[in-house]
Amino acid sequence: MTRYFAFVSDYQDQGLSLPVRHTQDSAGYDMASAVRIELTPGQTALVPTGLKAYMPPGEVLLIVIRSSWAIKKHCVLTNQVGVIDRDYVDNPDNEGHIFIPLTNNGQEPVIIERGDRIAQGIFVRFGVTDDDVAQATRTGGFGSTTH
Ligand SMILES: O=c1ccn([C@H]2C[C@H](O)[C@@H](COP(=O)(O)OP(=O)(O)OP(=O)(O)O)O2)c(=O)[nH]1
Ligand SMILES: [Mg+2]
Repeated sequence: MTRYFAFVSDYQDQGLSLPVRHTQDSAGYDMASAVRIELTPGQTALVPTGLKAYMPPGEVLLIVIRSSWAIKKHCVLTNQVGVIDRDYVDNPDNEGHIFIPLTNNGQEPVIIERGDRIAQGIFVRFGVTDDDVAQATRTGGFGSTTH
């Protein structure tokens, strides 16, 4: 298999479910919070999913909010769209653990229950320039590339 989700070691055997699409033509794999979190108005949290993702060369996993969470709960992805690089998986820093930065833009506290599907992941192909020479390997996420 070349494109699949798995759990990072700290979240295996915890009764969490791997992301699935909910209809035969849905683009997104719904991704759930692995823990219970309360967000006060204006608060941001890095929501752990317990997940990592494998994908073929030339693909990226884009993370976007589920529109129901944006509309009903006034929550947004702090980074608008999450970019999960293929080389993030099994990196030495955190095994490629996917986090969802979530901000409560509403006026009321929001409770995210363990298992709440707050976002969705979409595998897409991307291009690189003809003169691209990137060769470095990834060591982590969230600012890990220093040059
Ligand atoms: O919503 C997100 C966004 C990113 N990541 C992880 C996966 C991604 O491969 C890595 C780096 O993301 P990005 O390139 O957006 O962050 P950066 O600030 O450029 O960090 P780096 O220098 O590590 O690339 O962080 C997440 O887990 N969730
Ligand atoms: Mg980056």
